[in-house]
This record gives sequence, structure tokens and C-alpha cells, in this order.
Amino acid sequence: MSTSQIAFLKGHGTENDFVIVPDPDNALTLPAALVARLCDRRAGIGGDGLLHVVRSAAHPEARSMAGEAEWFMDYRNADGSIAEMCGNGVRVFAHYLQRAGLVEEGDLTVATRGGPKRVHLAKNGDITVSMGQALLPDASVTVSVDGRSWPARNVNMGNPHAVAFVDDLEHAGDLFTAPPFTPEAVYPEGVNVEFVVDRGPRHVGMRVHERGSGETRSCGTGACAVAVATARRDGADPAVTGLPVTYRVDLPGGTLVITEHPDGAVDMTGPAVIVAEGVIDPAWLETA
Ligand SMILES: N[C@@H](CCC[C@H](N)C(=O)O)C(=O)O
Repeated sequence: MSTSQIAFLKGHGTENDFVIVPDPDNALTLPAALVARLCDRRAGIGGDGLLHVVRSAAHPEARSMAGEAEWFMDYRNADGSIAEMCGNGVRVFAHYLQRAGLVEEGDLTVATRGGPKRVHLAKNGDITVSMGQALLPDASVTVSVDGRSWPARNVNMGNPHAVAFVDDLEHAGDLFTAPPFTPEAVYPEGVNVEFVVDRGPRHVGMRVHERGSGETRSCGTGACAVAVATARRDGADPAVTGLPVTYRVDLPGGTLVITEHPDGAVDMTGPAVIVAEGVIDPAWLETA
């Protein structure tokens, strides 16, 4: 594929939006600066991140997963940085594959930097991703905004999250910049920070500041981290009770349903939408 004719699509999952770049043979070079330009909402196409769609066999980071997952989600944040996982991204990625006729309704596996993820494409359009187990590294972290501070639960869903329970989501402030946390050494690679309020039994609301993207209207891995942290807070750890626990997680862009099973496996269910498709103008690409 010539770099002067790059096809793209635009899609979102609960309004966490992505530029999708199909590149089955991994022929494109996508340096961080170009990704950031593509994700720019004024000078580019605009998105919280970019999904580079590559055959696993064609990508050095995914070749070892090619036997079980034909397709690799090479995910990038809006600033061009690389992240291990993107939960909403996997749903949009799988939806794109189905729409393009590359996979069928039912089950498939998508390779990610966080390992292979099982995905179920349901008839009604819902997409469920088996996100794997949450890790809960024991570290006491404090997150602060505008003079208020909260203890945060450290949850790793392949990527790092700090989950803080607050009285009011407004207390998270404008989230234009990353909320400071201490001690900084806990997250040497940065962190996604979630602010959570209770909305009812097994029902929470959240806002998130994503590493590399700023405040987004949804974060799939963040919703999973929030559900796991809330289950621990509520004394509903499935490994202890022997029962799965399901949380409805409301985000500014929609609702995700998260279930944690007694073996620790976390499932996330939500929608995915393709909004548009087109070709990047070669003249724009020259300047980008
Ligand atoms: N929006 C994503 C998470 C994307 C990666 C994150 N910004 C990071 O750097 O870890 C999701 O839906 O999970």
C-alpha cells in the first residue's frame, strides 16, 4: 500500500472514538507524530486513539499469537503513545472486522499487546470481550484534584488504573490535565485515573482521565478496573463468594456491563459503531 492512499474509518464504543487504519500486511509506517496528527480534532480526523488493523503474522509484536488470533489490534493513544490494551477499542476493532467481512458473527480472538482476547459478536450487536484477570498490586496511592485528595485502588487490566471513590463526579474538576498522584513511583509509565460514584446496587457512574488521551467519554479497561475495585469495596469478591458479580458502569458516553467471575475472569459487554469511512488526502499527509 502506498502511503499516499491510506484508507481510514471512524468509529466509537460508548463514544470512546477511534481512527481505524486497516493495514493487513503492516505496510504502513505510523510514527507517533502522524498518529497524533490523525487524532487531532481540529487539524486531523479526530479520535481518542487509533486502531491499526494488522494481520498478527505480519507484526513482530503479534506473530507469536498468530496461531490463535488472525488479527492484531495495534492500539495507539491520541498523543501517539503505545498502550497495552484498549477495551472499547477491541469492540470497535471486532465490529470493523465483521463489517469488512473478515470475520463472522460469533466468537473470535483478537491479538493485543495485553495478550489474546476472546470476543463474542452477538446477533443484537452487543459485543462481549473476555478481558482476562485484573491484577490488584498492593500500593497505597493518593489522587488529588483542586485541593481534594482520595485514596485510589491500583488495578491493572493489562494497562494501569488508579480508581478513586468520590462523593460527586464534579469533584474531578475539568480533567484538562492528568490528576496528580503520589507516590509517582507506583506508575512509572503513567496511569489512567478513574473517579467513581455510587448510583445504586451494583451500579456506579465514572469519569476518566486517560493516559495519552486526556478525559475521554468512556474507557473499557477503566470500567473493568472500576467494577473490580467496587466489588472489593462492597465485599463481593467473586473469588471469596464463589459467585459472579455484575456491575452496570455509566460513563459520559454510555453504559458498559462488567461481570467478574469466581476464577477472576472479567467480561465487558457494550456496543460498537462505525461512523464513516474514507481516504486520507495525500496532500494533507504530506504536511502531516
Ligand atoms: N480507552 C481505552 C484505554 C486506552 C489506553 C489507555 N489510554 C492507556 O494508555 O492505558 C479503553 O477503552 O480501555
